Amino acid sequence: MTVINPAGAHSASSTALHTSTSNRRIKTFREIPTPHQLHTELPLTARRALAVARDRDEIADILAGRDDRLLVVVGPCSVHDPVAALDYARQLAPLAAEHASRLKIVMRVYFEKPRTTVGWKGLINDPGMDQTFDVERGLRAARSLLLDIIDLGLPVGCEFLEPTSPQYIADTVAWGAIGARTTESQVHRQLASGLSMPIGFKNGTDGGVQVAIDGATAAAAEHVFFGVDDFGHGAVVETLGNPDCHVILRGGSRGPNFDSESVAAAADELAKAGLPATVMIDCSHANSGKDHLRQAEVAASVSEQVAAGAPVSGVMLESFLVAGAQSPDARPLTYGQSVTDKCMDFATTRTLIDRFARDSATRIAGRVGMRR
Ligand SMILES: O=C[C@H](O)[C@H](O)COP(=O)(O)O
Ligand SMILES: C=C(OP(=O)(O)O)C(=O)O
Repeated sequence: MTVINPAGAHSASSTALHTSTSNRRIKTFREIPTPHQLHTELPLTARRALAVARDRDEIADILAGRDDRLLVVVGPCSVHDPVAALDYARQLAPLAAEHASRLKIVMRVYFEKPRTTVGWKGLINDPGMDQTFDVERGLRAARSLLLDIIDLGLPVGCEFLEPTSPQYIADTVAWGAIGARTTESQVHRQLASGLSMPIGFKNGTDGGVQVAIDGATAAAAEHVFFGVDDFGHGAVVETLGNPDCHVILRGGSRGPNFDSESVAAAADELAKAGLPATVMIDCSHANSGKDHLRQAEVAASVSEQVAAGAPVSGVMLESFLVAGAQSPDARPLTYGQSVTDKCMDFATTRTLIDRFARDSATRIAGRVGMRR
């Protein structure tokens, strides 16, 4: 691995003499492969690209109301063990196929974790969860896993947190999120304006929904900003704008916002902003107080709203093989259990997905009846 010290000279170690006024607080720059190199090593292939393109179109149709199915983004809070994540995907894939006429199931495959203060920032940043920060290994592990999951027939959904990391993986992603801590960030809105898939903006951590509506509005516009191209060169990026952005209600410090009044209020505001008047509801995070048992109750209540015809185009569930969460420092780690927020186990998830499928079928039948 090449380490470049902040004074600009290549060195085998990170001990650098600070001889200038710049980079005084940078320990090292470590070179990593370019996006193009990683794409060449782990290609998407034409067959997978067709699947990603089809999935993105279907998701965009659901969000715009052209497809009556319910979008379900479900999976672990974070991926720390690609083997367990693939194991999870193998269990989810048959459910996705079984319910395909009523639900569009996307696996949540989150590699980048925004932290309230500090903490493990995800598989790409520190794949060993041991503060060795082998980002090159993390990027490779992330891309390999995404390709393996696509090969099971499942679309993947990621949060985009770093402005340059999407260049490495975004070609594989069918749906993306901008998180509550970054939804107001111009950098992330610009990023979303150039991403090729539908993007959900979470409401802010204080529960404010307008920042997410503003995020979706800003991302729909064209932007010009600083970035990095596929060959790792600094570049000015000019985007077309992303018309497939939407809002995710995740609750906030003032309480949950999955109830029908909050949903109706958000839909009204979206309509005023000229956006499709539907929301995705994140049943976890501040909607459940990060309690996986409460999350199942929230999901059941949201499913009832779906049956009643509420303007809910999608739901998000945090789910893994084993219920609850463990510390990322735990050794040995429990296989298939979250190292970030608490998740529901797979049996509970299956029950809820079956329920969402029933309630989505009820809503579809109602809409078909109304169109007659
Ligand atoms: O989804 C995960 C967490 O809610 C988010 O990354 C913030 O986590 P933290 O408050 O534990 O840092
Ligand atoms: C960090 C997440 O959510 P939020 O941005 O809503 O806190 C997440 O979905 O993993």
